[in-house]
Amino acid sequence: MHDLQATSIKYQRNTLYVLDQHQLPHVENWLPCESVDAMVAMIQKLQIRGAPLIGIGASLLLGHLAANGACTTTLQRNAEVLRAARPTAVNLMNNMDSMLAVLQTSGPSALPTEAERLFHEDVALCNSLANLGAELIPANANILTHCNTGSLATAGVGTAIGVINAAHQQGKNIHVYVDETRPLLQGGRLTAWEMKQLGVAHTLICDNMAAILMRDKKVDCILVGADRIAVNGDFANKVGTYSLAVNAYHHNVPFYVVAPNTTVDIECMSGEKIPIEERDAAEVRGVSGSFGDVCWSPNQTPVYNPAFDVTPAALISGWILDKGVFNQEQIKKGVLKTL
Ligand SMILES: CSC[C@@H](O)[C@@H](O)C(=O)COP(=O)(O)O
Repeated sequence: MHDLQATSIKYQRNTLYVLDQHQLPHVENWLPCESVDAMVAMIQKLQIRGAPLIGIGASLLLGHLAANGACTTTLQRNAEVLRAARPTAVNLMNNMDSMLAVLQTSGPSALPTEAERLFHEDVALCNSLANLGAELIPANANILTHCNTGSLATAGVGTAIGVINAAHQQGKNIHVYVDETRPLLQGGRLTAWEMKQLGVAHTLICDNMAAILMRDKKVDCILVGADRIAVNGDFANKVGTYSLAVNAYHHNVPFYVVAPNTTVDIECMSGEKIPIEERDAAEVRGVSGSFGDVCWSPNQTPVYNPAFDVTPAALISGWILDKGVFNQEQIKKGVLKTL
């Protein structure tokens, strides 16, 4: 397979490496990934994360295993195991289905090329949606975002952060409110790090501060990513997104979801059909990362920890995809089925 380099995944001299996002931003540690078990563990621990990137990571690993002699039966089994590593982000399933289809028609030798194609496709899709989305961002805008949707979550410039970066590059003098994104702090750790790298003016807030910023007219629009978009426009994203959408609707703040077409699930008719991952109680009882493990709750405190929530289409101002920006009318007419 050819060498590849993105912000948080790379392929060099026949080895796949993942930038350990669990340790960011204080430690930048590249982990080699040689096996399906290792990739599944990294996906589940969120060392590699973000809907597009987990699909790309799983595809590159399959391509690598095929390039190193794995047979069709093993690769089929591997793809099924990787496909089930996390349940909500449909990019993982879509990418594994592409790899399996190529395996079926052309055999193992075609998988490295397909994995590379998916990597380059994600870069191109991010560029396209970033440019389309930036047209919607007014000069001097205050943008609020949730979770992390940048180059750490994709092979390219990102989705919501891709739009933010494009608007910044166009000299629009934007400022970003970064939701810290409890419980795993993808905003406080990863988006804050990316904003700094990109040179975008930003302010970190706790998630529960977003409503007062909207009330005080300090937010011009909200941009978030997605892990799965249903055909009717409902979408799943990092838990807390729904709460932002309700607040945005109440305060009349434009609320956009930004994603590549690989995040659309054409088999899924509406949001209630999207499977939502529930995660370990320890993530809510405390926090862990490069700074160590902290538990501030009593040890056995009962916890509810859904990793994602579903935002209904009715609360969304626009769907920014690589093929265009769509409104409520177009979504109701079923445009997502035709992408
Ligand atoms: C371009 S990334 C879009 C989504 O995957 C992102 O917003 C998100 O919810 C990521 O969740 P995570 O649990 O960190 O993988």
